[in-house]
Order: sequence, then C-alpha cells, then structure tokens
Amino acid sequence: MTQTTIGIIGGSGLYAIEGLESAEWVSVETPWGAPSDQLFTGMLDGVRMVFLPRHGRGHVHTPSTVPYRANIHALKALGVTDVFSLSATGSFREEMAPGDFVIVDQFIDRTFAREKSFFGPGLVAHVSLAHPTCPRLSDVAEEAAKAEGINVHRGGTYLAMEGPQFSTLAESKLYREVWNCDVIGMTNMPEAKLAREAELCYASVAMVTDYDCWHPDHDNVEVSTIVQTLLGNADKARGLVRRLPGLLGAERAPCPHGCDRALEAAIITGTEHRDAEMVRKLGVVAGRMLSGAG
Ligand SMILES: CSC[C@H]1O[C@H](OP(=O)(O)O)[C@H](O)[C@@H]1O
Ligand SMILES: Nc1ncnc2[nH]cnc12
Repeated sequence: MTQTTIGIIGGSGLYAIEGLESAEWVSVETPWGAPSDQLFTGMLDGVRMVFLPRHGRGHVHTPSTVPYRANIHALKALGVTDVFSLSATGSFREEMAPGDFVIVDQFIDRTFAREKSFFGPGLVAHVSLAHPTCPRLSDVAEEAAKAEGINVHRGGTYLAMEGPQFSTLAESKLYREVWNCDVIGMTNMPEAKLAREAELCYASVAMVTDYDCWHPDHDNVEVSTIVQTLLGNADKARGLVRRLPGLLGAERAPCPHGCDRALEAAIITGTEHRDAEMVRKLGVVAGRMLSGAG
C-alpha cells in the first residue's frame, strides 16, 4: 500500500480549488521547461491534493502552448498518483447538454502542433493507449458527480482538436456523424498520453458548455457563451473535487487496470544503447524502469 496523492488539472474556468488545509502554491522546475503555473498543494480529508490550472492563472496559455510534458512531470515530481482532468467541451449529442458532465473514456487525437511523448531518440517506448482512461478513477468521478446532483454521462469519445479556432461546420458534422464522437475540446491530448507514459492513473471529466456549431437550434459556439456556462460548471467541478478524497481514500493499492505499471512492457531501447541525457531527463517520469541504466 502507498499513499494516494490526487492531482487535479483545472481547465478553462477552473483556476483554483478551495478548502485545502496547509495550502501553498509551489514552483516546480522540470527538464521540459516550466509548467503552466505554480501548483497548489494541501490536504483535503486526510489526502494530499495537488492542483494545476492548465492554462495558468489568468488563462495565459493557448491549447497549443500548454506545456503538457512539464505539467505531467511536475505532478509526478510532487508525488501525484491519480490525476483527474477537468475540461470545458462542446457536445455532439443532444442529450449531453450544456451543464452536463461526461466521464470520457476514449479520444481521437487531431492535434498536430504539440510534443506528445517524454520518450524519443536514444530512449524509445511504446505504451498501450487502448484504454486511455482509468476505470477506477472514472468510477470515482462518476460517483462524486452523482453525489453532487450533476447530470453525468458515463463514457464518451473526446475529439481533441488543435484550435485555437473552433471547428468548421463540415468538421463538426464529420466528428459527430461519421466519427461518432461525443464531445470536443482542445487539451486532453497529449495530456492523457503523457499521463500514461508517466504511469499515472488518469480520468477525464468533460464539462459541456455548448453544442459546437452542428445544432440547428443553438447558436454557433462563442467564448462569451462558453464563459457563462463555465461559471456554473466550475462551481459544480469544485463540488465534485471536494468529494474525491473521501471516495478514493488515503491508502492506495496498485491500480487493478495496470496504469501505474504501463512502462513495464513499453521500453524497447537496449540498456547499453540508451542516451544518457534522455535517461537523466526521464528520471522523474520513468526512473523506476531506468535505474542502473545509462
Ligand atoms: C474557452 S473555450 C476553448 C478552450 O476551452 C477548453 O479548455 P480546457 O480543455 O482547458 O478546459 C478548450 O479545450 C479550449 O482550450
Ligand atoms: N465547441 C468547442 N470546441 C472546442 N473546444 C471547446 N471547449 C468548449 N467548447 C468547445
């Protein structure tokens, strides 16, 4: 048994969480540059919490400039074991209405201008992403949402687009009608990929703000309308977060789905061929698999 440390990545509209004891903002340096912001740490119901605003306080990072690798590295460096990602999304489903939450379980990655892996030349790894979210954390997120009276949908495919512009109507229809996606956002990829490489359990909670531009009875998405819905969603998200420590508990057993052992069958570069600098940079994220190498 180890200790649970919950990481919360707050998306658009969620730049702080409340109620932590002994709370402080801490700076973390990483070999991948600076994270989006300082990280807010403290205790909630006997469980250590670490919160990171994905776009930084004041929303300064675009979806393309969010330093995803530095963010996941910083969470891992602070001992985080379980990550809940909260994100604003458009919806492709009539029944997934603005104000509803969707516990995402699949992604289609259409992003193209981001670093997507901690690994690279001199240290190559291929983790499985068949099931990119952790069912154990997703159960907890669903239970917390229900306890808060949030209209929550279990399961959904998140289309990750590059942005920052919203989709064209043709794209929106393609994602909805042909690719069968449920929600759309700009940030969960490569975040979920990197969490898996860092052997962190990861759950994604999509907070629906709009119907993108496909819905004949709703206006095309605009930031001003998103912000209105986001204010309500962020209150709901803070309620959900408050329930997580009680549901997860302070003691942590190995993940029954193997998220925390994802690298065990993934690293392919032979020990004697590994690049020493890469091994050094990967010390925090993959050190347990690399000790003695390089
Ligand atoms: C403010 S609208 C577009 C913006 O909102 C979403 O952010 P996040 O995923 O961090 O909640 C979307 O991905 C875009 O970055
Ligand atoms: N319609 C949409 N498209 C992409 N990202 C979003 N975030 C919130 N709504 C969105």
